[in-house]
Amino acid sequence: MKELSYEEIEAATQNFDPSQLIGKGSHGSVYRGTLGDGRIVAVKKPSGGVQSLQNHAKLNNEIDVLASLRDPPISIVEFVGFTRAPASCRLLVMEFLPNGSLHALIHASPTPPEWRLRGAIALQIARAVLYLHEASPASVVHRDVKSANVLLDGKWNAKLCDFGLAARPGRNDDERSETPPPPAAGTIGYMDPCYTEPGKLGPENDVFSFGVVLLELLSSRKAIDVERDPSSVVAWVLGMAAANRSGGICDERVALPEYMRRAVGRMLRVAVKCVSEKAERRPAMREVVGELEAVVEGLAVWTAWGCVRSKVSERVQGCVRAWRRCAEKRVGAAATANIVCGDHLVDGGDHDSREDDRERGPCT
Ligand SMILES: Nc1ncnc2c1ncn2[C@@H]1O[C@H](COP(=O)(O)OP(=O)(O)OP(=O)(O)O)[C@@H](O)[C@H]1O
Repeated sequence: MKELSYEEIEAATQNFDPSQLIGKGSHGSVYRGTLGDGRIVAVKKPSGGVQSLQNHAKLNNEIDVLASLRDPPISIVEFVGFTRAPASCRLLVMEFLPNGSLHALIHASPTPPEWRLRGAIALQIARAVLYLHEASPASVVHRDVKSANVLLDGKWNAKLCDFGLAARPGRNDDERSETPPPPAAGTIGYMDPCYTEPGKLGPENDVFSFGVVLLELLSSRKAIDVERDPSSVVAWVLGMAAANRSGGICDERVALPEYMRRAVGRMLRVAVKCVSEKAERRPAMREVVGELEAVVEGLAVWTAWGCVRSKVSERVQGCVRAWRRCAEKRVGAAATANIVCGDHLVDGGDHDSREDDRERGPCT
């Protein structure tokens, strides 16, 4: 575990200047900083106040869990290290993710994300959760998978963050361990309804929460929206599916071309399985990843095919236009030549010369 000097972090964050504050969560504040080597980082500091002990414990847990992960995938926020503040509390130093949260992208962005990006993000989060569930020496349950805890890097890659509630069920169930399982915790709207007591902690809790994130990605509805009836996205989607109205679930602000419907439908089926009320009906994350890989592949194949199709159609249209012009020229009307010439003058600035070449090609 890499320990950084507190002086370096103070310098990086300009002594935790308010101008460097990225945001405040319920347990702490996150500051932007620039390390001596030029790397831009995010530094999480626990809040004081009456819940100070609890906030410190949550951040310590986050540091310990992140530090324990061996070769994590890129879809888990990169752990840079930690530092020890004078009052002996530890601060987390991690990679800085400049493009905000998935929650903001889905619910607050003026341009809603297109389907291929939604599919890619879903797969990246699924891989992060799968990695945690299969982590060695003991599986990790994140316990707070939600769109606000998925942040986006400069290339819009999704990264799972906020490991403050993460726990290892195996370790705590071990009879030799004196540590009791932690009390059930999570976020309303995302929390598995079966996770009602400490002993019910397991990977299936994350599968449920991940299913809610998938439903948000598909519908752009919030997990809980008190201005709607029903307020829960899970209840709404299950109601729509039962009424045979699945077509109305997907975000209508973004065009869903015919050729993408199959892949998006597959994503919806995975989401519905993940939010099954009975935990034993939910798929394991390995199965979810397999399904989403097929979804992403399907979207990419179709996109590539769409590209080929539009290139062919562009080419055909260009040939038809050129053929028409050639025919007009052959008729020998000098006026026609002038109009063609005139077209070039009018459109001169933005005219695509490749298109000119294409259009002239067959004539020469
Ligand atoms: N690595 C990071 N890079 C950039 N911004 C980050 C990073 N980590 C957290 N943030 C942002 O800092 C703010 C506070 O994050 P934090 O994880 O403390 O709380 P939260 O997830 O908003 O809330 P809570 O802890 O209550 O769930 C949020 O706006 C979050 O998006």
